Amino acid sequence: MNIRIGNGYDMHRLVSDRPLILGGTQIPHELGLLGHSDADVLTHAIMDAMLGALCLGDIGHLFPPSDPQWKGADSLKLLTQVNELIHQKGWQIGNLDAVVVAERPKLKPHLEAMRDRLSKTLQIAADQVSVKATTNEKLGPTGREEGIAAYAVALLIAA
Ligand SMILES: Nc1ccn([C@@H]2O[C@H](COP(=O)(O)O)[C@@H](O)[C@H]2O)c(=O)n1
Ligand SMILES: C[C@@]1(CO)OP(=O)(O)OP(=O)(O)OC[C@H]1O
Repeated sequence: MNIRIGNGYDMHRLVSDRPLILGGTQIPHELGLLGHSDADVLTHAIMDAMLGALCLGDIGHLFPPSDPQWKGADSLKLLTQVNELIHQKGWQIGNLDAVVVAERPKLKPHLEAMRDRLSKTLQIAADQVSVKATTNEKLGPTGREEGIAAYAVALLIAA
């Protein structure tokens, strides 16, 4: 078998006095995401999709929240490590597709910047990384703006 698929999901709580970072891009907003790292929920979902495709567990397993080493970590640096791991195992990314669930702020003006940062970090073309946004129509924790969630799918190809 020379292709593998994985999916990833993450959600973080919105709080005041934290920056909002999605796909390695700081988005102007009065609230930011709480987490042990920079809480970049989009990048976390993408990493979990890549790891899931190879049955390598999840990011909490690789970068435990109990380890002070990862406090305030730049999630793009963690993504670089996950990318190196899949390369070591003999795989490369075919494509990624992700969706961020956020009632606010409007993410459309920032989606291209996120794709650019993610694809550069992964050393793949921008058209291998799709990032979309949707509201939750004011329903549930994302709809009440208590948090932001992200889902991702990764297709890996044997290198
Ligand atoms: N935080 C968000 C959420 C959505 N968008 C864009 O708005 C459009 C409509 O969203 P629905 O929730 O009604 O599906 C869609 O094109 C999203 O890209 C956004 O920019 N920021
Ligand atoms: C990224 C890590 C790093 O410790 O911490 P958090 O920022 O809390 O994010 P989470 O999505 O809970 O994943 C666990 C951790 O790997």
